[in-house]
Amino acid sequence: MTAQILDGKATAAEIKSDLTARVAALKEKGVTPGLGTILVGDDPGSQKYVAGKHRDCAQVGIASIQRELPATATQEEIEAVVRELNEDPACTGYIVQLPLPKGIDENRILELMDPEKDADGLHPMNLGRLVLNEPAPLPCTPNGIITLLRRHGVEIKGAEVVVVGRGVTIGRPMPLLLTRRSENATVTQCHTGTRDLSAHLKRADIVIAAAGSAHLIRPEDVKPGAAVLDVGVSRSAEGKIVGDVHPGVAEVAGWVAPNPGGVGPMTRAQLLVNVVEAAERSVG
Ligand SMILES: Nc1nc2c(c(=O)[nH]1)N[C@@H](CN(C=O)c1ccc(C(=O)N[C@@H](CCC(=O)O)C(=O)O)cc1)CN2
Repeated sequence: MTAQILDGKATAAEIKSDLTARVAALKEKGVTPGLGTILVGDDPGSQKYVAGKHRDCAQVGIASIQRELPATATQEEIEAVVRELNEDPACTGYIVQLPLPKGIDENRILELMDPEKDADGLHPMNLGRLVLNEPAPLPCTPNGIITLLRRHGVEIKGAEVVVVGRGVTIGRPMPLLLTRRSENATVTQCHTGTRDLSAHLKRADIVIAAAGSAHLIRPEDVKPGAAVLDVGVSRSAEGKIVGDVHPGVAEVAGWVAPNPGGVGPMTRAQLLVNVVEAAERSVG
C-alpha cells in the first residue's frame, strides 16, 4: 500500500484563497496589511524562501517590504533595520529570516522586535504567551503542520506523536501546540541525545521529522499506517532538497507529507494568516 499525500501545496492554495477575500475586506476599511522581511546574507535556501513569501503576498494583496543586508552586516546594522520596521506604519508585521550569519546574536534580534508585529510568533513574549495558553501569533511551521493534519482528517486527539528535532522554528514550539487541550496529543521529543530513536518511532501514530539529517527516518522504523511529515532539509551535491524521510517510508505509512510540496508551502501560508489576523485585530 502506498501512503496518501498530505498535500501542502493544495491546502496552502485554499488558505490563500480565503485570505484574498479577507485582505480585500480590510482594504475596504482602509487597512492594507504589509509584511516586512529582513534577510541577512546570501544563503540560496533563505533567498528562495523569502522570495516565495513575497510572491504569496502579491497573490493575496498584502504589501511587501523587503530589507536585505550583506553577510558581513554587523549586529548593530541588523538591529537598526529591526528598529526601522518597528516604527514603519506600512509594515504591520515582519519576520527576520533565520538562520542569521554566525556571530550574530539571534535571540537579541528577536527580542528587539515589536512583539505586536512579530509575524513568526518567535518573539520571546509570544512564545511565553503560547506556554501560558494566551492568544498569540503561532509559529508558522508547527501551526502549518496542525492545519495540514486537520484538513486531511488525520486524528491528532490522543495520538502518540514523535517530534524529531529541537530547533526554535519547529522542534521547540511543536509540542507546545500539540499538547494544547484543542489537540490533546501525547508528545515525545527526540533529538541527537536520544538513545534509541527507532524504539520511539515504532510507537508513533504521527512522526514530525525536523532534524535536517538526510533519510534519518527509515521504513523499518515506521508503524504501519502512521502519518509521517518530512520537514528536514539537507541539500544533495547538486543542490536538490533531501528530506529526513527515506522514500521507502511511503510504502509503510498511511500518510506522508512530502518534501518539497508538504509542510513548506504551509509555513508560508500560515505566515500570511498571522499577518492578516494581526491586521484584523487592529480594526477591531
Ligand atoms: N524567520 C523564519 N525563518 C525560518 C523559518 C521560519 O518559519 N521563520 N522556517 C524555515 C524556512 N522557511 C521559512 O522561512 C521555509 C521553508 C520552506 C519553504 C518552502 O516553501 N519550501 C518548498 C520548497 C522550496 C525549495 O524548492 O527550496 C516546499 O517545501 O515545497 C518555505 C519557507 C527556516 N527559517
